Order: sequence, then C-alpha cells, then structure tokens
Amino acid sequence: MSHDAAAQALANADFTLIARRFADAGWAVGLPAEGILAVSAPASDGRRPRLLLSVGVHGDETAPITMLACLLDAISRMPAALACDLMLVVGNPAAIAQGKRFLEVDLNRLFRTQREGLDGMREAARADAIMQAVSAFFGGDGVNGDGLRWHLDLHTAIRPSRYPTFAVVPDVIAETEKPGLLGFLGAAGIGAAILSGSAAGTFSAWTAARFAATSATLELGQVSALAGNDPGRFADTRAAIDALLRRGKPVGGRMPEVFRVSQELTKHSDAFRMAFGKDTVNFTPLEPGSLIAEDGGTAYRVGKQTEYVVFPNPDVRPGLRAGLMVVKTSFPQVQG
Ligand SMILES: O=C(O)CCC(=O)N[C@@H](CCC(=O)O)C(=O)O
Ligand SMILES: [Zn+2]
Repeated sequence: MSHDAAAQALANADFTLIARRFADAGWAVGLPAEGILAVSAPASDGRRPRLLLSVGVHGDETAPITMLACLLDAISRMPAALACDLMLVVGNPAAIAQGKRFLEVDLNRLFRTQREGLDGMREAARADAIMQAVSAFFGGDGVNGDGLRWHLDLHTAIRPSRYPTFAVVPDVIAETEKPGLLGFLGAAGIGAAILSGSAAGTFSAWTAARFAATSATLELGQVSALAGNDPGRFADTRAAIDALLRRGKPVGGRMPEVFRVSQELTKHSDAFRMAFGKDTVNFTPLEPGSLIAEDGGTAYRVGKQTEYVVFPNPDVRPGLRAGLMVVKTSFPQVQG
C-alpha cells in the first residue's frame, strides 16, 4: 500500500488492513469504537508496556496522520516486533472528513467531566467514547501496575513557530518520569517542551492525571491538507516513536529547551482583545510589563521576565483558553 493510501485509510478511521495483519499473527485485536484500535500480544499477561498514540483530535491537523500511517504500515507487517500493547485513536473522524479543526466544539477541551453546557455537542459524545476506550486500555484490569503507560497525542499548530516542533507536557507527570520523557522528546527532534500545570480539558492532560500516564501533546509543524504531506518529514519523531513501538521503552537524546507556563490567557467575554495579531508566531518574546490582552476591565501583562506567547487565539468560545504565556526554565529545577 502506498503512503498516500495508508494515510487516507487512517484519515477515514479505517483499520481493516492493520487489524487483519495483527489478527493473522495471533494478536488480540479490538475495535471498541469508531476510529479506535487496540492490539495486544498473544497470551499477554497485561504487564507489557502500554502505548496510546492519537492523531486527528483536530480534523485539519494531518501531518501526524501521514506519519502514523507509515509507522503502522511498517510495524503491522512484522507484528512480532511490537514490544507493547497498543491503542490507536483517530480523534475526530467527522471533522477530518471535512478538513475542519472541529464541527461543533473543540474536542481537545472536553476531556473532563465539567463541560459547561457543551454536553449535547457531537464532540462531547466523541470525547466520551474515547475516554471509555482509553479507560479500559490504561485502567481496565490494573495488572500493568507500575509498567510503562505512555500517551503521545500528535497535533500540528495553526501558525508558524520559532520551534517548528514542540510539545506540551502536563506538569502532573511524576518527576521521576519527566527526564525520560524530555530526553525522548529531544531524541524525537522536538525543539521545545512546555511544562503546563493547566488541564484545560486536553486529552494528554487527562491521561496524565487520570492514569498517571507519561503523556505529551506533540506539535509537528503546521496545519495542512492530507494530500500535500511529505511522509519523509519529521524523520526524527518518526524514528523515536518507531523505536518506542519496537523496544517498549523510550530512546533518550539531547534535552529540548524547557519552558513552563507563566500565565494562561482565558477568554472570559467577547470583549477579549489581544495586543498583537492572531498570526503572531509561536514563542514570540514579549518584554516585561508589556500588555498581552484586555478583557473588559481585566488587563493581562507580562511579568518581571520575558514571556513567550504560544497558541494565541482570540476566536475561541468565552470560557476557553485563548493562549499560553511561557517562560524559559531549567530542568530539573522546575518551579511550580
Ligand atoms: O496552534 C494552535 O493555536 C493550537 C494547536 C493545538 O491544537 N494545540 C493543542 C495543544 C494541547 C495541549 O495544550 O496539550 C490544543 O490547543 O488543543
Ligand atoms: Zn491540535
């Protein structure tokens, strides 16, 4: 199968070929919901490492779909090489089909029980289906104990970035796991990692908090149409994930630049205005004291050290995150 055909099948949440290859090799294969595949080793005692890979949580973020399709095509040809139990999630197939970030509401804000009146939306039902499947995979029988539970949620950013690849790492992850994760991210060619204490209803923050998973959101370039993707891009990321699949443990590498969130910009009302354009490049530095945004009577300002703006987006619904301000930090001396 060509890379394009494999990517299109994954975008269509069609796991037929991948599932058949694993099933033919005697692996246990489950399809707990549309766009979700679980494979576990023959006679697995449940103690193997568990790896969750998700793509397409935002429907217009296609580069990770191409990358994951290539990885799956290769590993499914030799199932015995897979060293972990694996769950694959194609986040929002309906939005992917329309090339949109979401249909009714951002799926990546719904991985929580408090949904502020959004429960009837299509993406809320999808979040419920994903959470149920992932709970069975990470939580189910509990025999995995302290074994490796990893989640990589693969995205692309809306706008350009001073770091073309970067990650958001939930700060709730155990301190003992962070060096290994950051080293893996470095080996995967990720230029910057943001330690974030805010959950914001994101998928990776939920798996980290709920299952003590070692989780991260990876941003791989910018949004693009599926057909235009170069399967050779993000070679380091692809190689590091491939090694994780085949070793059941992460490779290490040079640490990325580490940041921590200094302020979360929440849009409280339609009066929210940013002091800079919404096309501002991710990790643009802002001088101490300068104005970031205003929301009615509230003004957000940079603190005493240079802060960098990430994900500036004034167009979100009131109540949601409209951006992150981050500062450089050293690791492991991470401040809360
Ligand atoms: O580029 C943007 O403005 C958004 C890109 C994106 O979808 N980022 C994720 C980050 C999730 C996290 O903070 O872990 C998101 O906003 O959902
Ligand atoms: Zn995204």
